[in-house]
Amino acid sequence: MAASAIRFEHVSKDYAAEQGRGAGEQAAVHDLTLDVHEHEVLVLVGPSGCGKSTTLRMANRLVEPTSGRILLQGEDVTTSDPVALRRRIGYVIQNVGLFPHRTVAQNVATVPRLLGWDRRRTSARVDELLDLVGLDPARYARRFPHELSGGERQRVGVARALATDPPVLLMDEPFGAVDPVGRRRLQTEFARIQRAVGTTVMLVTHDIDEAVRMGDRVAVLSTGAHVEQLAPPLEVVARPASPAVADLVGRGRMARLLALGRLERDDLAEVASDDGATPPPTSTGAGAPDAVTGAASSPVTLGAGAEQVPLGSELGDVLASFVGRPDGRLPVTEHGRTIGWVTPTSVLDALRRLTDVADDGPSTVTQPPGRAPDAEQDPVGTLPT
Ligand SMILES: Nc1ncnc2c1ncn2[C@@H]1O[C@H](COP(=O)(O)OP(=O)(O)OP(=O)(O)O)[C@@H](O)[C@H]1O
Repeated sequence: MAASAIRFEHVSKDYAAEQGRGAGEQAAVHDLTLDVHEHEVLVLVGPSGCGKSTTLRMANRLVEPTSGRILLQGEDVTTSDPVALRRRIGYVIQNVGLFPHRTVAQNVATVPRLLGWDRRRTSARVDELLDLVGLDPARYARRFPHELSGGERQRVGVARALATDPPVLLMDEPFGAVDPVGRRRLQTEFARIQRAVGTTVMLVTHDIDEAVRMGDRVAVLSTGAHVEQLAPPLEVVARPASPAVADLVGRGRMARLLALGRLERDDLAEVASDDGATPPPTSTGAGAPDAVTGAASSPVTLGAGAEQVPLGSELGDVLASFVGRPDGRLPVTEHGRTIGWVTPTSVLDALRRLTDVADDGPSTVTQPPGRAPDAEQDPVGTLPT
């Protein structure tokens, strides 16, 4: 069983009761038990007010639980010094909360400075982190936050949160303030960084697409931070565990399945013989000599007009390969060898496989491969205790 980086044990947060408004009001978080595994990206997703941010903020004691225990790498956070705790946990929020009168380099260096790192070590770390988040130190280190785009500010926020290599990173709607295109790029970038660094990430979003794109696992929450489903993204989209999850996944579910689902061996329309038979000619003449040069054309992989499809491809890409040749079939390759053929119907069969809930056993949905301050609230522990 995977080790826990953060563990919530029967955690509740009842603002109303604490404020003496008491009876009848639903607690923001009610009896939540949840594990965030080491090195995973766990995404909390759910409707507004369901308790996502409260849950996240209890992990670094920006909010104190009413009851229950929260363990950070086995240690009870409620007995830890909050300032020391926040220096061990990175925190990234929407609009980042960079210090406006400090340069990018000074912002990133906030926690190393507090920890008394010497100038040379700090400066080397700042350059390393700016490189990591795709900002050239020579161009960006001396700029002030108002001289950056929203996406660039968000990258600096991520760099600052990672400065001392914290074991855990909390992210609350981290890309919420960025336009959709920039947001998509940041998500991809961040996934790359998280894979490289291996930090455990707990990320809050209300955007199901962001959740399924970013998460190794997704926790769908409803009122009171009730866990409706906790599963890998494909499982959540393919097999919603409750009407609330189905509602959230709802519209656009097929598109998400096409993006998350992968072509598997079972989906092949025909399997090649053991000796790795050569593929039959396809409608576009794969591998045929070029009429002008006489050279064999190199096979195109994926996309409209593709001539072969690697096993494990996104179903959406496989489908796109058939655009313009609905009756065609394409060779499927594994390690460069043809192992069989697919047709458009194979993609439909794959979608049925993914959404088939008939079997009683645990789901066998295969996941895609490989896939990670607010100055006012002092999340990096800047203020004296
Ligand atoms: N400081 C507070 N005092 C009293 N009630 C609060 C406080 N903070 C949050 N709440 C209430 O707790 C509930 C959960 O809020 P929370 O911010 O955790 O939800 P959320 O799922 O993150 O919402 P959103 O997606 O809108 O940010 C809400 O009903 C909210 O009104």
